Amino acid sequence: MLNNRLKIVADENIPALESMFGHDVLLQRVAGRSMTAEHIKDADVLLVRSITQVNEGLLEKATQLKMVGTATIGTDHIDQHYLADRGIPFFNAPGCNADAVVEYVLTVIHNTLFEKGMELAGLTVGIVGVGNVGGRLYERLRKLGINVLINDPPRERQGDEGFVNLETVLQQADILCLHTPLVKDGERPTYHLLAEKQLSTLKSGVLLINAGRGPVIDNDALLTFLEQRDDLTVVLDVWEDEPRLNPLLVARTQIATPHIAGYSYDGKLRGTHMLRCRFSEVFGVAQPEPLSSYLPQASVHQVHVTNDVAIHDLMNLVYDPYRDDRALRKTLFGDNQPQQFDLLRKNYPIRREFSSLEVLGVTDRSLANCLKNLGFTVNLA
Ligand SMILES: NC(=O)C1=CN([C@@H]2O[C@H](COP(=O)(O)OP(=O)(O)OC[C@H]3O[C@@H](n4cnc5c(N)ncnc54)[C@H](O)[C@@H]3O)[C@@H](O)[C@H]2O)C=CC1
Ligand SMILES: O=C(O)C(=O)[C@H](O)COP(=O)(O)O
Repeated sequence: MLNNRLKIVADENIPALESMFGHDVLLQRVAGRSMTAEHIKDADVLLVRSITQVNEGLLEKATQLKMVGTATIGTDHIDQHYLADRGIPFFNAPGCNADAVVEYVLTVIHNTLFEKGMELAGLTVGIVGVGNVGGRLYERLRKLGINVLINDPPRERQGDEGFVNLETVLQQADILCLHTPLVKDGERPTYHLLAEKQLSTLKSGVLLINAGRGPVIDNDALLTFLEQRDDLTVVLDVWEDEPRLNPLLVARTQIATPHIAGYSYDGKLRGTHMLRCRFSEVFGVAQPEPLSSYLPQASVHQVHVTNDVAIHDLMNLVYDPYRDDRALRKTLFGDNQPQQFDLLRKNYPIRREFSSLEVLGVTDRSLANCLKNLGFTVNLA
C-alpha cells in the first residue's frame, strides 16, 4: 500500500495497467504521439511505447519524475543520456515480445515459401542482430535442422562465437531477417545498414524480412532496387518515416504490416508486467501476481489435426499475416494514411502466441517434434 498516491502518466495503448498497478496509483492515459511536457509535469512515473520521443523537451518540467519505462524492446526513442544525467531510473522490457516477432517471421516465411511451392529445408537463413529476437529465431530454426548464418559484431567482440561477417550473410542467405536495434551513431551504426551497395550483393531470389526498425534499410534505395529486380521477395513490418508510408514501396512488398510483429497479447502484457516488476523495485511495493494470472485462455486453444496437416495452416490459425497485410493496404491512399496506420495498431485484435495452441491428434513423432520446436504445445496421440 502506498501512503501517497503516485501519479503515473502512461501511453493509452499500454494494456492492463489498471489491473497490474491497482487503485493505489493515479493513472493518466495520454495518446503517445500527443504527449507533451505539460502532461508529464507532475508525474512520478512515465510509461511510454515506441512512438513517444522521451527527451529533454518532454521532461523539462517533470521535476518529480522518479521512473521512466517503455513497454517495448526497442529504446531508440529514449534519450538515455539525459535520463542518466538527471538520475532518473529507466527501464525497457527486454524480450517481452521476442516470441511474437519470431512467430511473425516464421509464419511469413512458411506462407511465402508455400506460395512459391518451396520448402524451408535446404535453404539458408541469415540473421543480422542475434539478441533476444534473433537469438530465439536462431534457436528455433537450428532445432528444425535449418542452416543458419548469424551476424552480430557487438556480440562477436564480446567473445561469443559462430558469427560470420555481414557480407557473407548478404551473399549466401536465401532468407534474410533483420533484428538489430536502430543505432544512428557510434562504432556500429545500423541506420541504413542495407543501402544500395549492400542490396546489390543479395542472392538472387532472396526473401528479405525486416521486423526490426524501418531505417535499418534505406527505403528509397530498396524501392529503386525493387524497380530493377523482380526476383526479390520483401516482407516489411517496419518503415522509414512511420507512420507515413510510401505506397509505391508497399506495392512492391509480398507482405506489408503496420509495425505489429511484436503485437501478441502475451507480449504486450509481458511488457506491462516487466515494468510493473520494476515499479515494485523502485518504490519498494509488493511484486505483482505472476503474468499467467493476467493472461486469459486463448479463444482457439485446442485443435485436432492429422499427420498431413500443413504447418503454415496451423500457424495461420494462431496468426494470419495476410489479415494485417489486407488491412494496411486498404489505408494507403487516403489523406489520413498516417492516422490510419496508428489506428490499425491501436485497435489491433487480440493475437496469441503459438504456445497458447494445444495441438492434438498427431501420431508422427517427427511432426510432433517439429511443431514443438516451432513453439506449439503438442500432445502426442
Ligand atoms: N517489429 C516489431 O514489432 C518489433 C521490433 N523490435 C526491434 O527489434 C530490435 C531487436 O530486438 P531484440 O532482439 O530484442 O534486441 P536485443 O537488444 O536483445 O538484440 C539486438 C542485437 O543486435 C545486435 N546488434 C547491434 N548492432 C548490430 C549491428 N550493427 N549488426 C548486427 N547486429 C547488431 C546486438 O549486439 C544485439 O545482440 C529492437 O531493438 C527493436 O528495435 C523489437 C520488438 C518488436
Ligand atoms: O518492442 C518494440 O521495440 C517494438 O517495436 C514494439 O512492438 C512497438 O510497439 P509500440 O511501442 O510502437 O506500440
